[in-house]
Amino acid sequence: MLELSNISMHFGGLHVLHDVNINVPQGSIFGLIGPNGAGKTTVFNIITGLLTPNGGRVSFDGHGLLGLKPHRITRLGIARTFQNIRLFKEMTLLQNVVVGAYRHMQYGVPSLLFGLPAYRRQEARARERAMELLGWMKLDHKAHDLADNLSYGEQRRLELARALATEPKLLLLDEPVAGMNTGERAELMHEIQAIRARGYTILMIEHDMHFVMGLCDQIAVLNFGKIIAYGQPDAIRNNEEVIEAYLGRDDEEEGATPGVQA
Ligand SMILES: Nc1ncnc2c1ncn2[C@@H]1O[C@H](COP(=O)(O)OP(=O)(O)OP(=O)(O)O)[C@@H](O)[C@H]1O
Repeated sequence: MLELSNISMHFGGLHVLHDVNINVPQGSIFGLIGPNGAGKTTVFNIITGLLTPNGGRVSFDGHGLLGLKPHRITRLGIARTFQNIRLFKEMTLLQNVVVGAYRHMQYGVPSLLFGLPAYRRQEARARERAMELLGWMKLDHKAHDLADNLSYGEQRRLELARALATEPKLLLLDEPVAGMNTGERAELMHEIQAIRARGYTILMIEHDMHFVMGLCDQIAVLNFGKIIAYGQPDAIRNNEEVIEAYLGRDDEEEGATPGVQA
């Protein structure tokens, strides 16, 4: 469904991605992991059109993405959440999600200004869909609360509902459990499995190994801009190069733990 081929990227003299190849199959949950500064966010920024790589190709559902503006890429069916939560805190949960649905509403300025039936019908549909998505995220009972009043875990779930409102096929999640407590993490794992079961494809960046290993079908490990391992969680967990990248080169030290903890 999403294919990155030979992506390379540099910022001035800093070469941050070298020949990166990733293939995310439809219906899968794919994890992109690696130490801080490895280049993971840069990969997301390339997929979503915020950055243009210096070499390589990105294709999604048969469309080449390079050179397309971010809103065109959203329209093709790719949605994203961010490492730092970006919600409209002074708006209700429902309003936050309806904002995500606007790209599907096709009405002209006159209908907007004069409140014509076509506009009212589309808005009613968007609100209905938003309520459904809040239900998926177990937030429908708070639809009319302000986003500012939510707990951290709930804010992350609201972001997901808002991303889903753009009706994507592929969801990019940037550190979805960052800052969550154990209970919130377990709950989110469950929600993400439910989202996949509804037919969505998911690509996530995440540092929490328990979460990644428990959820992903396949994982790619980036280190200094290169893919050093690629495969199923078990193979990644026991990969020497991955263990070294995460634990440093002092694995002969007393007390060093073999394997990536999950
Ligand atoms: N716009 C930019 N200009 C210059 N350097 C950049 C830019 N964006 C990222 N970098 C550099 O590229 C490298 C990769 O950054 P990136 O944010 O992709 O890493 P990451 O794997 O997402 O890290 P983290 O886990 O800390 O978010 C880093 O060295 C970073 O400083």
